Amino acid sequence: MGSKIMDKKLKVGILGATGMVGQRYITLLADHPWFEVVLVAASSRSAGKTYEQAVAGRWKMEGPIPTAVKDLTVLDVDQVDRIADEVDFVFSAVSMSKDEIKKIEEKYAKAEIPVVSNNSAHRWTPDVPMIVPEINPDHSRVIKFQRERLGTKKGFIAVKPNCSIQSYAPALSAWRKFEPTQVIATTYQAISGAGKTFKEAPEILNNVVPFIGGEEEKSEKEPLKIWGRVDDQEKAIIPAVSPVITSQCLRVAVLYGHTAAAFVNFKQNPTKEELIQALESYRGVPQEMKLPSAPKQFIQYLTENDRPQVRFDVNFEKGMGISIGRLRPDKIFDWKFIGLSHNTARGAAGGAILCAELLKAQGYITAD
Ligand SMILES: N[C@@H](CC=O)C(=O)O
Repeated sequence: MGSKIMDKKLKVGILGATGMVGQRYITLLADHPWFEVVLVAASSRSAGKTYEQAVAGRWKMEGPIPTAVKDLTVLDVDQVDRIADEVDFVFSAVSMSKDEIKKIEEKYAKAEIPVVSNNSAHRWTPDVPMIVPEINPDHSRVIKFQRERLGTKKGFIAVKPNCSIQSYAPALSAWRKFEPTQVIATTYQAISGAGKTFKEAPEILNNVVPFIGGEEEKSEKEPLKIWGRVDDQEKAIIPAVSPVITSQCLRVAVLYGHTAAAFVNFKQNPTKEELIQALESYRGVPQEMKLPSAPKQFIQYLTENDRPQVRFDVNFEKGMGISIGRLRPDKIFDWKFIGLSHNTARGAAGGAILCAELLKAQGYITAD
């Protein structure tokens, strides 16, 4: 990918720009070499204000609001045609009911605007790819069937998976050749996953909440779609059937970082050295193509007994890398391990940006 074709940046809009994931998009895209945020949209409550006014008192990112975005006037996400005239594609982080999200994302796609979504609404639409660029970059092939169904030339919807799976699914992907058959994954999820800071969720201090609505189902099912295959007859992605995953998801007093404690059985029981080697050597298209947001090292293995820890490891590779540790044999399962990922970087906006970079490099997102 020569730098020449990247000279003209693609114009991007952020739908749901005022929420926590929207703010993360704005921050991560501030100096992006390929994409320029030219438009922000949110609910009718924020429409008409400048972005700075719309997030006043609720800007949750570490640094200030990027200058280029501050004075943009927030549009109503319902202004599909107007927005479609001004952008090449959109990131969607809208907060509405699932039915409303499905409809609005489809409206954008039908207005010939590619939509890269953080929402779960379309994750189980059979011809919508759910992409982790290192794991299943080829699933973008299903877009041609989706475009046929929608009657579009350029518009489509692609999604990224839920943040909860990012702490264990990458490791299981690296181990697919050893045929994992059964997995238990318990996740300890940061409050930013619920769009909150400690100030907004004081009830989490000195507490663990043993329920996150819909999370366990997503944690058990979504990896199977990612490990599935595009079927040309069905014009859809057919999910894999194994391993069977069972999960419990807990909310803990952490701001950023989802930790997973996982147990795995394999058909072919590998050695510890083979497992670690598979993790450390796991690379994908983003690394080969040097996509702008790709971590150099997708998965790191930490040997210290007390790692990975949120405090030390959550920002590994700017939050785009996965940290694994404490891999050891188990009495009931073959192996157990701990995984950690950054839930708003790799798990949300960062993962979606990497997905858009992949789709751009593959020719699915273009300027015209
Ligand atoms: N649904 C997730 C979002 C990811 O950060 C959660 O609630 O943690």
